[in-house]
Amino acid sequence: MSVRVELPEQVLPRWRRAVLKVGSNLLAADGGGLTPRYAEALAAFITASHADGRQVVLVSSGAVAAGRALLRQHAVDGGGLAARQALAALGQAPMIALWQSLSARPVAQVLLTHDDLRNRRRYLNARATLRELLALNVLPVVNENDTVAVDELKLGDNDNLAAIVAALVDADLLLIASDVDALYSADPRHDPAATPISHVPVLTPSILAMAGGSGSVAGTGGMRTKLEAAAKAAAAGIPTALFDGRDAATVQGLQHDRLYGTLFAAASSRMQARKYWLRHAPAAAGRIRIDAGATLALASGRVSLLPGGVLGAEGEFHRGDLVEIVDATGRPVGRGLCQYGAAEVRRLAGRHSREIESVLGYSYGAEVVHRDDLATVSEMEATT
Ligand SMILES: Nc1ncnc2c1ncn2[C@@H]1O[C@H](COP(=O)(O)OP(=O)(O)O)[C@@H](O)[C@H]1O
Ligand SMILES: N[C@@H](CCC(=O)OP(=O)(O)O)C(=O)O
Repeated sequence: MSVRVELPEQVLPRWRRAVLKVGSNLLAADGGGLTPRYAEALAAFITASHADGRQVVLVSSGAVAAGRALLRQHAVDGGGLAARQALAALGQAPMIALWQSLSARPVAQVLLTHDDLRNRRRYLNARATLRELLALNVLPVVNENDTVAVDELKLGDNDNLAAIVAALVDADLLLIASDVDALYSADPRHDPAATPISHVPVLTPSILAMAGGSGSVAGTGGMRTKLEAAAKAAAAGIPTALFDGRDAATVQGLQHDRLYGTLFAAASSRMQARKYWLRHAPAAAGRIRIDAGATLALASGRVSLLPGGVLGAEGEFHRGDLVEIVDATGRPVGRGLCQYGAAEVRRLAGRHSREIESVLGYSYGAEVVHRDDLATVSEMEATT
């Protein structure tokens, strides 16, 4: 891009877990095959963050671009969905190999479709897998599963996928590395007078109207999908930082929490966003009755509901459903997303977490309701 204006230095919000989205243009520069040219500095940032005790989930594009470059000598109809899917299948492995060549830690490939993220059970399974990968100190590299996604199941762009993954893994920052250094007042390719915007406190309709489409063959969504992603993240309580992934000094600055780019503020804290959702989400599908000890423990707002404190379950709810939690007398204690279905909860009532596997023959984890998915009555009263 010819326009380059000095951006003010900003401080990144405090973060411990981030999702970093890297677009095709950074990995397949100039419309060619994959190149480590810009990926190297981004991988170094991930490594340094990890050394600082932080976790990064990478959402990487580049499969289609890599596939297209591999078949350059053959005629490929790159426009149709099936051709795009074939190119993605071809390029997925080289894209992962590129990141593996730049990372001392093992790299894990995670392919997701829109359907996986809409389906309650698969959403929870994807979340459990990503949490486990992070606990294993592996670098998860997420991409859309283009091969199986038909049009209506496609997210279509990795900007939105990255925002959903950020909420999925409970990240506290979304980082979007692109080939443009900021959001501009208009598409800088078409409007030389466009000016950069370094801070967006609220994504208003006039800000959304600034976005144009992608500037290249490799890129998909342009600024529009980046703003959609920032809006999704903001609603989940996660701020977004957009920056130029080609600029070594900018990428290096991130290691020291310095941002040269655009910072989109979160609409509320992650905790508030989650509690707000739990309070206002559609009525629970059932109730879990808990004993006095668990009622007292849950009131602290810091613990999960374990099977040992469960007295019983009413209604027919499934794994992932929102349930009411009530005390022995039926008084509301809170609401939360249940890791087990009603029949499973009834079988686990009063048992120790370590018995889950022997009782059910499998386990979705030690918690019946994880503390991240739980809002107590007093927390819900504190949200508007
Ligand atoms: N208002 C805007 N501000 C900045 N860039 C914009 C704007 N509108 C459109 N763009 C274009 O969006 C492009 C980045 O999106 P895209 O090509 O999809 O890249 P990526 O591969 O990083 O997702 C920029 O190169 C720029 O040409
Ligand atoms: N899943 C596709 C990427 C789609 C996409 O959003 O691309 P981009 O706009 O470059 O982030 C691929 O790996 O090629």
